Amino acid sequence: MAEIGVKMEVDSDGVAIITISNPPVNAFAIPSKLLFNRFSLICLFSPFFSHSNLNQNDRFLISDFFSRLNVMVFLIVSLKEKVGEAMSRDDVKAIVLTGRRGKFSGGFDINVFQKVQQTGELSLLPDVSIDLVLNTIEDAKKPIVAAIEGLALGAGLEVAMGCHARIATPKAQLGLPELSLGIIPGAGGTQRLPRLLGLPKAIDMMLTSKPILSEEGNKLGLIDAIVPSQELLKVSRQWALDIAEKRKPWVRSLHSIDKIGSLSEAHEIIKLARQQAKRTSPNLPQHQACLDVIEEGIVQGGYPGVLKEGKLFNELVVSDTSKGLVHVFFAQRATSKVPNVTDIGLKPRAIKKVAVIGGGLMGSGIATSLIVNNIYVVLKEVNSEYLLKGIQMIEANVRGLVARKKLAQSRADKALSMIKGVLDYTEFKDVDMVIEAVIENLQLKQKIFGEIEKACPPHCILATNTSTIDLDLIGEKLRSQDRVVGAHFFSPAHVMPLLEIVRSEKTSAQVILDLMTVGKVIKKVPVVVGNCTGFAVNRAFFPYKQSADLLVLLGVDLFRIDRLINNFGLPMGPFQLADLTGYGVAVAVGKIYANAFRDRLFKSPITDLLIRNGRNGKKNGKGYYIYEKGSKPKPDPLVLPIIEESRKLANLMPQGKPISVTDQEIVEMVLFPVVNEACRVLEEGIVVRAADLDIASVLGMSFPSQRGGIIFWADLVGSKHIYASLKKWSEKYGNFYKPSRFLEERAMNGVPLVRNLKSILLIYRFTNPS
Ligand SMILES: C[C@H](O)CC(=O)SCCNC(=O)CCNC(=O)[C@H](O)C(C)(C)COP(=O)(O)OP(=O)(O)OC[C@H]1O[C@@H](n2cnc3c(N)ncnc32)[C@H](O)[C@@H]1OP(=O)(O)O
Repeated sequence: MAEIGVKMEVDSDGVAIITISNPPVNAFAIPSKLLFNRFSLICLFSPFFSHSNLNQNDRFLISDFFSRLNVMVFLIVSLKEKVGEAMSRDDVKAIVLTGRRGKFSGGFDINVFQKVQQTGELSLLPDVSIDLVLNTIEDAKKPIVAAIEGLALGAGLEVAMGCHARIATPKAQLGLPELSLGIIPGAGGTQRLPRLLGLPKAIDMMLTSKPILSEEGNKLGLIDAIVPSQELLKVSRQWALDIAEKRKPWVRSLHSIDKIGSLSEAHEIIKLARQQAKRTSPNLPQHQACLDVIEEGIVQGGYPGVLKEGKLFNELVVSDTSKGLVHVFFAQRATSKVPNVTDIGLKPRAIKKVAVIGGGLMGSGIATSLIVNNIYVVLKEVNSEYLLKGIQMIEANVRGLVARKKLAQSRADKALSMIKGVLDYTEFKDVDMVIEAVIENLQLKQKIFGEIEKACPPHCILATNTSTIDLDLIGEKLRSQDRVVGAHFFSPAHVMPLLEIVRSEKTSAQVILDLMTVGKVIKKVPVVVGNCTGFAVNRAFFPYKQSADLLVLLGVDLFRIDRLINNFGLPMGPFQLADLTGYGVAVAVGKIYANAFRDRLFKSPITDLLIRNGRNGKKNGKGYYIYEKGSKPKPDPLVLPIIEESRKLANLMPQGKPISVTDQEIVEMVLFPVVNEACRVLEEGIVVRAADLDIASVLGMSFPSQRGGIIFWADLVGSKHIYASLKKWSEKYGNFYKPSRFLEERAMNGVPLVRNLKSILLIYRFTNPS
């Protein structure tokens, strides 16, 4: 069978097996209408432009688009045609619908949403809900059974729920993750899932976007039977015949009501879910929309529910929230494609044993990540007291994972047996990688690297967890600089998902690939970045606290700043974050930034004054906030006199009076300097693509994913506005705000920050031939 398409085979028992194939996840794609949109035309004609005008990324995008074009032409139309053919053939009594290569379907093709968002053309969205799931499948005159292997997600599960029964293999994933893309299920899922599972579980699955396994689905009524993979088709075809011959019920789930309960119960469940969603997802419109649609279906009936679902789906798919989340979906996956590393035929080597140097907060977090993912760890400290503390921290981390149900007790026990504490380098003789995680001191790191180069085998990767120091300096005195790499974890390292892999010009591709592989094994998202002070994330965010300090010194209330940044979507504002990280760290890295970025540094007296007043943030319970066990941090009024003293020292308030700024200006004055520095990161090629910085900002700084990451958000705001604002502030408040050359150039040319100028010119030339 062709790799992409829908195939039908009819056997002598009268069952037609219809198989969807669209690797890698059998996503449902759309019909040929897409051929005629403007974007496609540009791509169609682009080969006529000289290829030398295109960079590697442009060429990849165009060839990728052409390869996807086939898929778009075939899949949904083809599926409808095959079901239609089966209905009209006299030799077909019943149908089994399945997916190829061990997967039912990963849902609707998310690329299509991106096209809709880029072009604004809602007409690109096919009518999967009524035309395919309702009319073609659920209302079919012959029974259709879904044979589910591997996964049925999004439209995959929705199509399966339109079928008259569902048979699955063990451990198949079943879910409606649409809310994580800023939309709601759009092919009847909001109506059929509550009718098959009951309201509480269905709401929980949709609002959390978390899949369940087929075993649970079977217990709850979503799945009719679980069978081994090799029996899936046999059992499914018999089930389909049994329905056709009335030995088993013919269930049209949109019409079922027995699991819904009374109207008043349903209202109560939905009311509670609304309140919870308001608390947990205040900035996400899709949560309330999903509950509205579910309620409509319960009050008015399944069909009106499906209609409302379609209407709200179309509104949400073009919302900024969905644009941001869809961007994050693809950007996250793109990070695993690194030119000249992942595309040159290298194979990752096995990393079985890792040495971690330093058992402090970072080292113990890194060690925890490794052992809970089956990698042996040797933890080295300078004396037994520190070593014991490190091991105890690791034990506490593991206990915490068990308490939060992230790790089974049996796996926790095994993990703890995989760590060995040491005080010298003897055990380093057979390690595959070392991760140094000592304090940010160049001389110390250089000394350690000199020692480990001698103690470790020649294949061993020499990684540092520095967050700021130039890699070339750390490895300066080594013979094998190709093995030196940055493995920058974010605190707490066993929780935060980002791993910045820092490469110097000398780091070998093999070493980068190996570390990327380790990153995936320990369930991090590895993002490969270039070498500079602060690398990608800390570098881009180095002005973040400075701009907040500057605003405070201009007279703005610090707690107002934190509140607004929190409302914007970050989990906490810059001052609460400073409390959490500790002021000592801020002072140490502040010096490093001061050396590297002298021209654009804002030196605030606030942190030094706080330290002089015996404050060190959450660590000693005295920061901008009061920390009491069991309650949320509360603003500490005692910090205000220190702020007043800082204001006097800085003497920045015009005529000694606080400046007057709107809420929006405050958010912009804190975040535009970050965008400005991020532009320099792009210009210097520290990241392979702008989207990598987006993912790094989302996973490393908890920048709100619904805003798509720092660059994606900046492009939504517009480079012109950001440039004009920074320019205005730089004239008033100094060089800290001075727009970077990259930002200025983009703003002047009206070009988004994300785009490569050459590809923009290409599209511009085609769409404006004159
Ligand atoms: C109308 C409907 O209600 C709307 C919808 O159906 S919206 C879609 C709902 N479905 C989803 O959200 C599922 C999204 N996919 C996933 O969660 C995961 O990809 C998965 C669990 C299916 C597989 O995970 P995993 O094996 O780790 O592979 P992963 O790297 O994520 O994906 C493999 C490739 O498939 C692509 N892919 C996965 N699901 C896709 C989808 N629904 N559409 C388009 N591409 C998809 C990924 O982009 C990736 O492409 P790449 O190799 O070019 O980077």
